[in-house]
Amino acid sequence: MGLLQAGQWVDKWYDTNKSKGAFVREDAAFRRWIKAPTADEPAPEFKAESGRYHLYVSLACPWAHRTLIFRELKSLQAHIGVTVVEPHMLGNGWEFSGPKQSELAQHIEGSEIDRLNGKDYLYQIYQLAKPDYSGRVTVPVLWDKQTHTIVSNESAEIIRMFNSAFNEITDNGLDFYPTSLREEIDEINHWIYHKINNGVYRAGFATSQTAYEHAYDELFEALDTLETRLSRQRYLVGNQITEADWRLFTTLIRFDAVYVGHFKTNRNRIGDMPSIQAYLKELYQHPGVAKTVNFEHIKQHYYFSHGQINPTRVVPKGPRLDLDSPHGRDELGHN
Ligand SMILES: N[C@@H](CCC(=O)N[C@@H](CS)C(=O)NCC(=O)O)C(=O)O
Repeated sequence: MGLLQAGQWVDKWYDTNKSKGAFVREDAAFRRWIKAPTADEPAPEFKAESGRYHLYVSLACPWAHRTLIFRELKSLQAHIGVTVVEPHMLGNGWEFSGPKQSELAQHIEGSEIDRLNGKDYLYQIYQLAKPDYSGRVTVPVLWDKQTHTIVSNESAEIIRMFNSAFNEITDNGLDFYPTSLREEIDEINHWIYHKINNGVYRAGFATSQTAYEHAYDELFEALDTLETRLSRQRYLVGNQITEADWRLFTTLIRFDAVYVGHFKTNRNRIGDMPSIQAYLKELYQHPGVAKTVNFEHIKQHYYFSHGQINPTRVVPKGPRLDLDSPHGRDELGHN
């Protein structure tokens, strides 16, 4: 684990000293947008085109997972390529498969070599895009093959691009961020991001008891609120699946397998919260979604990579999860 400082790789863990043991996530650095050409802007810098863009992802990472789900839901598989990094993130950060893997790192099935740029480590992709880049080297990365740069490394914005920019190309007009619901979606996203998506990390990466307990309390208070809400309504916003549901899903699906143990978010499992569990199963069973979930990558990444939290790097065999049985949410209605 490390970061780039003025283009040089430095192997360093998160610094929580300045924040009294609390984990503070850095903002993503590449924030450009792919757009469909319009009458007003017929030639956008990053124009939506088939085959031009490529995703670098980890199957372990909840943020990268969002982009893979949107690639499926929006029929982008034939238009946007994907390279999957190895789940073990060690001294060189995220790395591709191949002979240059770091000491200790094992090849886990489903990871790939970098056929597109021929690199060994993800930080080298950042160096290609910006030779003097300073900051963390994170997944997902949306790469432009035409201008050889990173368009975006912010999952929240990549899924918005996928939601609408390629509609003409794919003929898939499904809208997970409809204009009429935007305000409500933004509001719930903001709350879920802080308390739940990033909340599990704030608990898991805390280096003081106070910071951990604060994150833990906020997380379970939020989950209790959601349990009540989802006992009455099928989805987070309105009566249809929106972006907000998919953003929550990628945290919930990792919860019982990893966060309960590794991040110590162990008041209870999601499996003990009947409405959230049924909601999670429904989203998991949504066409195209289950194949984006890889528990081997998820468990290998967290338990093996974070030596500060799990120094033995022993990866648990369990748990057994029940995600395929009927979800029973149909009586809550559909749009
Ligand atoms: N804001 C980013 C966050 C991405 C992120 O933090 N990804 C993690 C993996 S789950 C990562 O690559 N961490 C490496 C690091 O922080 O050095 C997004 O949502 O795209």
